[in-house]
Amino acid sequence: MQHVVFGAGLIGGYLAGAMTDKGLDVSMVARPAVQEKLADGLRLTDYQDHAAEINQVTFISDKQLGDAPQSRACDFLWLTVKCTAVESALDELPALVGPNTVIFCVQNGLGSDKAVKEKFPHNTVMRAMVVFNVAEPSAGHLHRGSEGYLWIEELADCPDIARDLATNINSPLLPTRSCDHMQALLWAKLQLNLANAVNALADIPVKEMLEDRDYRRVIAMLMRELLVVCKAKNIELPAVANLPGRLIPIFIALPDFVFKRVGQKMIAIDPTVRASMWWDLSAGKTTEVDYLNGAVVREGEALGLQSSANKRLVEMIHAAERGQLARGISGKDLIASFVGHSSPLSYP
Ligand SMILES: NC(=O)C1=CN([C@@H]2O[C@H](COP(=O)(O)OP(=O)(O)OC[C@H]3O[C@@H](n4cnc5c(N)ncnc54)[C@H](OP(=O)(O)O)[C@@H]3O)[C@@H](O)[C@H]2O)C=CC1
Ligand SMILES: CC(C)(CO)C(=O)C(=O)O
Repeated sequence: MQHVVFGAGLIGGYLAGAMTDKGLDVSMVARPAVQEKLADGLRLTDYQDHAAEINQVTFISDKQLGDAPQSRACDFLWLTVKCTAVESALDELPALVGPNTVIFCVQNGLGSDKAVKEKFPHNTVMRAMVVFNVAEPSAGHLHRGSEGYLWIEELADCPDIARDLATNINSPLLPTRSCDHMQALLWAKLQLNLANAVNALADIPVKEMLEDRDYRRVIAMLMRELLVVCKAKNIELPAVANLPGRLIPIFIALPDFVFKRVGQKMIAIDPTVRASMWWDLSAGKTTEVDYLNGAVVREGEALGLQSSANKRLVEMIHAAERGQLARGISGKDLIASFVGHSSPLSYP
C-alpha cells in the first residue's frame, strides 16, 4: 500500500517519519527547502523518550506532480498542509489521485475537507485529527511534545478502512486510533484550539499562558461560546484533554492556587511548546483563525447565536496578521477588550 504525505511540515513530516519507521511505503511532497533540509534523513523523538532515525526519505518531485492525472496514484493521500493552503494544493493533486485513492484531511478546525470533496467527488475523503503537538527543536528533528492520538474517521459505509489503517500505523511514536464520531471529536479539539489565538497574541509559551489566570479566563470565555453552539447542535463533546469538554472552562477559570494544584496534568506540557498559530503569525503567514475561532462564529450565526469573544479574537488576529496590532498582549488587556472594547489596545 502506497502512502503519500502532501505537505511535509511539522505534522506531515512527523506522520511520514513514523509511518516509514513502521515499515510502510511512504513518499512526501515537500517544498524544495524542506527536501534539502531532510536530504540526510529525519529524526523523531517524543515526550516519552521514544525515538527513531529515518535515514532516507522519498520525495515526489514537482515534475512528477505535473505528470498526467492518476500517473502516480497512491492508495492513501495524507493532506497535511494548513487549512489556508488546502485550496491551492488541490491543483497539484491530480497525478496522485486515482479512483481508489483515499484522501485524509489532517487539519485542525472545521471545513478544510469541503473543497477536497468538491474537487474529488468520486473519492473517499476522510477527516483525520491530531491531538498532540509537534515542534522542530532543530532542523530535521521533529518532536512530539504532548500526549494524544492521531484519530482516523470511520465512515459509516466503510469503517474498516480506518480500523485497518489505525492498526497498521499505530506505534509508540504515533499512537493511532479510529473513531465513528469524528465530528464531535473535531469540535472537542476545536475547543482546545480556540486558545491558539490567545497564545499567538500573548506571544509566550503555552505553559506560561496557562499559568496565568487572566489568559485562562479569556480562553474559558471563548470555550463557553463554543459550548453554547455545540448544545444547540446537539453535539456531545468527547474528552480529548482528560476532562469532558463542558467542564474545561469551569476548570481553567479556577484561581491560580487551585488550578496549579489540580491542573498539573494540563500544565504538564513541554515549556517550549507554542501553538501553531503563534508560529504562523511569527513567520508572517496567514493564520488558520477563520477555521478555528471563525468557525465557531459562523456555525453560531447560522443558528442565530452570537459568539462575540471569538469574533473579537478573529478581528485581533487579522489585525496582527496585517501588522496593525502588536503582540505580547496581557490577559488583563484581552479581557478588557471584550468588555465594552475599553482596553488600551487599539487598531484599525
Ligand atoms: N503543529 C502542531 O503541533 C499541530 C498542527 N495541527 C494542524 O495540522 C495541520 C498542519 O499543521 P503543521 O504541520 O503545523 O503546518 P506546517 O506549516 O508546519 O506544515 C505544512 C507544510 O506544507 C507545506 N505546503 C503547503 N502547501 C504546499 C504545496 N502546495 N506543496 C508543497 N508543500 C506545501 C508548507 O510549506 P509553506 O509553509 O512553505 O507553505 C509546510 O511546509 C494544521 O491544520 C494544524 O493546525 C494539529 C495538531 C498539532
Ligand atoms: C496541540 C495544539 C493545541 C498545540 O499547541 C495544536 O493543535 C496547535 O498548536 O495547533
